[in-house]
Amino acid sequence: HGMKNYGPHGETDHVHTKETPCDVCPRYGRCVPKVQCPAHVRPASYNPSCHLDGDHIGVCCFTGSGHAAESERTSRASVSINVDDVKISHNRSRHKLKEWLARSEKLLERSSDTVVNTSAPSFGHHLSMVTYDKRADSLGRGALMNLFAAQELRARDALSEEQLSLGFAEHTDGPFCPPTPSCPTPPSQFRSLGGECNNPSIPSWGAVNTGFERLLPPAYNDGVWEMRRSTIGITLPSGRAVSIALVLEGSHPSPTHNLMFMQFGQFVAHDISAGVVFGIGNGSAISCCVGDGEGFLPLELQHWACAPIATDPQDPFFGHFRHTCLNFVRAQLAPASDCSVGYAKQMNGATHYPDLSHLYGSSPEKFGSLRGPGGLLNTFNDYGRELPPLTVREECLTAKDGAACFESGDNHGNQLISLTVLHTIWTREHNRIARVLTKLNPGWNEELVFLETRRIVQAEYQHIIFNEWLPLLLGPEIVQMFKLAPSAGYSSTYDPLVNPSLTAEFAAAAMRFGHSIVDGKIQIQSPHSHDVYETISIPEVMFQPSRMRLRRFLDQLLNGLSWQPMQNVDPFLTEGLTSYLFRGGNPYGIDLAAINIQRGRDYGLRSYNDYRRLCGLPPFVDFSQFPPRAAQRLASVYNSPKDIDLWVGGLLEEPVDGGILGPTFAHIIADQFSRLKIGDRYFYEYGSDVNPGAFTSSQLAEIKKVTLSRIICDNRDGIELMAQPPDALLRADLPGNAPVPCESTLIPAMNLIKFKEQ
Ligand code: HEM
Ligand SMILES: [Ca+2]
Repeated sequence: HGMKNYGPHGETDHVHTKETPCDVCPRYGRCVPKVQCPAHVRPASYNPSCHLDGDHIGVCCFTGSGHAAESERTSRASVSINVDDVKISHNRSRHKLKEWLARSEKLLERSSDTVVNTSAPSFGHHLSMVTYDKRADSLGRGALMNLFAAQELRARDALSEEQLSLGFAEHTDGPFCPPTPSCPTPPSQFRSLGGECNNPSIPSWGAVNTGFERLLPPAYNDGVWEMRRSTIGITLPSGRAVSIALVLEGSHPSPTHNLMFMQFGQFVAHDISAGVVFGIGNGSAISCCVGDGEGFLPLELQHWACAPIATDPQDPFFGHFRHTCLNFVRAQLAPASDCSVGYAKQMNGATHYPDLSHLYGSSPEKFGSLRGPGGLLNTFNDYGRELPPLTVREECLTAKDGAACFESGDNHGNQLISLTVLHTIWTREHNRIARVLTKLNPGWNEELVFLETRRIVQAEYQHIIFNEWLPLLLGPEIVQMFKLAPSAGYSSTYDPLVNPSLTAEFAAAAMRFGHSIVDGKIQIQSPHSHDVYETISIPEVMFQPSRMRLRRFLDQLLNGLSWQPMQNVDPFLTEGLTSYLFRGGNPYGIDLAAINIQRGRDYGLRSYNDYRRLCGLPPFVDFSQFPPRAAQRLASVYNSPKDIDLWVGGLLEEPVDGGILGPTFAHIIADQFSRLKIGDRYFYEYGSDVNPGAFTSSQLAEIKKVTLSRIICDNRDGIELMAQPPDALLRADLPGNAPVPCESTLIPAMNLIKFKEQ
C-alpha cells in the first residue's frame, strides 16, 4: 500500500558519529544508549560518544541513571527558597484545594448534566481508568495541593522555569507528604502487594499510586500542569482533527506476528501502567460534554479536570450524530515521595513492576477479595470450568440478562474478551501450581503456598516478557543494546540507583503503539479446518465478556489468537477503536486515537522531535522531509513539524531491523524494560546477592523452560485446543510454527519437583 514509505528519512544518522567513539568513558562516565542520558540533548552538555556492546554507539553519561529531572536534582547544588514564600504557598494551596473540592461537589447537584450516563461510550472509558483504591484519592488530593504550591511559587517568581522543569525545587516541601512505606528487616522474600520496599533506599520506587517519571522535562504550557500548546503559543489542532487526518482506517495484517502478540501486549500494559482519571462524588464519571457530545458543557458546569476534545460539525463520523464534543477527563496526579513541589506527575494506579498486579491486586482490600482458601485464587466454577470470579459491580456495558463480567486485580479485565481470556489462563496457572506445591510440600500452610506460587508465576511471566515478547517487538539489535535478553544463569545487571518507574512517554505514547496492532474483528476458528465459526466485531466484546461462559469459547478463542495475524504497527487503526470504541448499545463509540493524542498533552509530553533528538535521531525541520502523503496530511493539521505529537510521529516511522516499531518508540520501550529489569531487586533472574527472594539455580533453570505456549497448554479447557504452535506469539501458519500436541517436547515444561522443600 502507498503509505508504506510513510517513514522519515535518515533515521540512522547519529548526532555524534563524526568523532571516533571512546572505548572507555572519561571521568567515570558510563556508556549508555542515548535515550538513557537525557543530558546529552541540552546545549553545552559534554557527552562524547562511546562503544556499547556489539557495534552500537552510545554516549558517555555523567549524570547517573536517573530520569531527566531526578538526575539533575542530585547532581547540582540545591536552591533554597525563602521560608515565608513557602509558608504563604502552603496556606494558599490548602485553601485552593478546599475551593476545588467544593466546586466539584457542587457539580453533583446537576448530576444529570455533569455525570456520564452508564450506558454511554464514555462510561467504558471511565471503567478503563477508574480506581477503587481510597488511598489513591487522598494521595491525589495531596498531589493537587503540592501542585498549587508550585503554581503559587512560580507565579511569585520564587521558582524559575528552569528550577521547576529540572526538579531543582529541593528543600521546598509541599504542604502534603505521602506516608513513607515501612519495610520489614530483613527484607521479605516475596514482593509486596503494592510494589513498595523493592529498592532498599527508596522504598516507594515503583509502588502503586506513585507518579510516572519522565525521560525529558514536561512541556506544560505554564510549566506546572497546563496542557501543551503549539510552539507559537496557540492551541494545538484538536486530537480528533489529528486523528481524522493521520490515523486512517485499513487492514494491514502482519506477515509474522499473531493476535496473541497483541493480546499479551495489552496484558503486560495493564500490569505496569494504569493512568487514573479524576472522578466526581463517589468515583462517578465526569462528563464535560452536553449529553453524549452534542456540545461542550458551559464552563460553569465543567469540572476542573475537564479537557474535552473539539470535533468539527462536518466530522466524517461524529458529524452524523451532530456531535461536536468528545469527553475527556484529565488524569489524577501523584505527590512526589520526598514531598517536594514541582511540575505535575500523573499517577500510576498499577505497581510499575511486571508482577501480575492486575491478577493479584495491589491493595490489601482487593487482594483479600481475590484470595481463596488453600493458597488459591478465587474462581467461579462454571460447570467444571474455572473462570475468574463474577464481579458484583455493574461493569458489563450492555447489561443484557445473563451478562457476566469478571473480577480482576485491576478491575479492567473485562475491557476486551481476549484480555479476559488471559486473566483466566493466568488465574488457572496460579491455581495449578498452588495445587502441585501443596502436594509436594504437605507441611506448608496456605499463606506459604500462596506466596511461593505467586513468586513462581511472576517469574514465569517475566521470563515470557523478556524471552519471547520483547525480542519480537524490538528486534535483536535493540535487545542487545539494552541488555534485555535473559542470561544463561543468574543475571548481574541490578543497579540500585536506577528508578524502575514507568515514564510518562512510555505510558502515554510509546506503549500505545499497541492500539495500531489491534484487529477490529476476532475470528473464532475451528482447529481442524480453519473454518471461521464466527467473526466478532471487537466493540461487541468490550466490557461484555459473557461468551466466556460458553463451554468451547476459551479454547476456540485461543486457537483464533494463534492463527489470526495481528495488524502492523503503522498509522492505521481499526474503526473498532477510532469510531466505535465502547459503543455498547449505541450507534457510535469514542475515538481512542483522539484520546491518545489528548492524553499525551494532558501528561505534558513534549513534541515528537524532542524525543527523536533524545534517541539520537535528527529532528524534522520541514514537513517536506516526510514522504509526500504524510507530509501533506501532517501539514493539513499541524502548524510546524515542531508540534507533532509523540504518539503520531512514532507511528509514522518505519520499523527497526528485526522489530516491528520505529526507532523512537523502540528506544523508549527498550529503556523502560531495561529499567524494569535493572531497577527491580526481585527480578526473577537475580541471585541471592541481590534478590531476597532468589531462586536456586536449578529452580531458575526450570523457570526458563517455560514458554507462553506451555502456559496456554496447561490451562486450556482441552475441548477444542489440542495442539498449539510452539511460539505462541507467531502465526500458526508460519513455517516451523505449525501447532504440535500440547504434550510435545517442542513445548517444554518446568518440573516443579525443584520446589519441594528439602
Ligand atoms: C482492543 C484492545 C484495546 C482497547 C479497547 C484499549 C483501550 C484503551 C483505553 C480506553 C485506554 C485509556 C486511554 C486514555 O484515556 O488515556 C488505553 C490505554 C493504554 N493502552 Fe490500550 N487498548 C487496547 C489494546 C492495547 C494494546 C494491545 C496495548 C499494548 C500492546 C495497549 C496499551 C495501552 C497503554 C500502554 C495505555 C496507557 C495505560 C495507562 O497508563 O493509562 N492497549 N487503552
Ligand atoms: Ca504491576
